[in-house]
Amino acid sequence: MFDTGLVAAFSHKETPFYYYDLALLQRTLDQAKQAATAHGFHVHYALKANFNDRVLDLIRDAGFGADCVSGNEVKKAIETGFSPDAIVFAGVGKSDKEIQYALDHDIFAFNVESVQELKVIDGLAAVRGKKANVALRINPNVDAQTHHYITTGLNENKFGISHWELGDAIDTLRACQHIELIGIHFHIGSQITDLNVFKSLCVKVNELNSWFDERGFRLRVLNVGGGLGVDYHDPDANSIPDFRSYFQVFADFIERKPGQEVHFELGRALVSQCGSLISRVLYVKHGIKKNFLILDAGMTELMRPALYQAYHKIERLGAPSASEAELVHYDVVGPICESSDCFGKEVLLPPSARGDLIAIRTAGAYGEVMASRYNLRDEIRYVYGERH
Ligand SMILES: Cc1ncc(COP(=O)(O)O)c(C=O)c1O
Ligand SMILES: N[C@@H](CCCC[NH3+])C(=O)O
Repeated sequence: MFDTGLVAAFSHKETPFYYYDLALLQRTLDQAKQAATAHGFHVHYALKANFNDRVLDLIRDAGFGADCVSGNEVKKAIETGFSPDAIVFAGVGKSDKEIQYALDHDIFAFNVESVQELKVIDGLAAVRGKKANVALRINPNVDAQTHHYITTGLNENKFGISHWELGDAIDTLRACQHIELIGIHFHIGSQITDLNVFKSLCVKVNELNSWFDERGFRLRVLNVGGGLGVDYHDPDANSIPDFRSYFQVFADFIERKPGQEVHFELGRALVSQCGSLISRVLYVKHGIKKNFLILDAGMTELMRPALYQAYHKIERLGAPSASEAELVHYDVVGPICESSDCFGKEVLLPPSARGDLIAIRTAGAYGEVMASRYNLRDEIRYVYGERH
């Protein structure tokens, strides 16, 4: 990914910064779009993964809709030029102000996460003389087999409506004049790498689709959320996820009734591999039985390792190729006053020195968007590799 020209260009830049390879992003979007369109599927991009302006411009131009989790994300999607009728709004705690904003801009649908929220949307729509489209986010109790913190579809999770509340939900839907049920929505977790998990989800979707049908609700939309994982260990070999196999699972296992649409909300799979965090070695420290590479980037720029003990591949850029015997183990850490500010322990790298450039790969999703100013850090910068 980083040819010598690019590394030479980086060497003049102030670090740390996010580097986005827009050509790779474009190829990823093209493949995803093609694979989804082959089955007539609709994809809403989950803005929470990355709402960098240039990234969003490409995603909008590629014809994706937007999946938002806050009023500000809805606003960002609208300001970026996503069509309101391709914007969905999920979130377990939507405030009245956020709902009002979305109603005023006639978004496609609210993915509603509780019976109480249905009533609030109905009331706010009534004041405006509008009818809001809603999809019920249902917690299907399917184990995503991913990190505990990014599992969202188990009974113990706060997300969605549980099956024992569905009777109450349909009574509420029947009583409310200003909401219209258009579909059901699911999102069971993120960084899912075993496609069998999605087969289990399809079984639940089919059961619930029939359940609603039997009660006189003909659903237009089956929204299965996002969650497709990426390869953090080998980002060059697998720079584009296998979208064809992913969508094929849903094509094979979802039992669509006539006229029904299948919607997706991909985030990570679309933007992870195009982004890297580029940093410099500030200091090399030799501790007891340990070497530390202290970088000028930390958990404030990329929080995933500190938060989830997530693995990200770490590379030294521009290093002459070293034999295995020459490689050195380093704990690669940041400058923040937290011991969890560590990008990787015992990472094997060529011998490194102050000023060397380090790339932390697969950082395009949930990287820049989760950056913080803790320790009053500078705002994060970025550099774009242009489309070819
Ligand atoms: C409701 C919803 N949809 C979509 C996504 C995007 O997930 P991912 O980035 O794993 O595709 C998320 C985040 O996990 C989410 O909460
Ligand atoms: N922020 C998480 C994903 C959360 C997805 C949002 N529901 C990550 O970095 O993996």
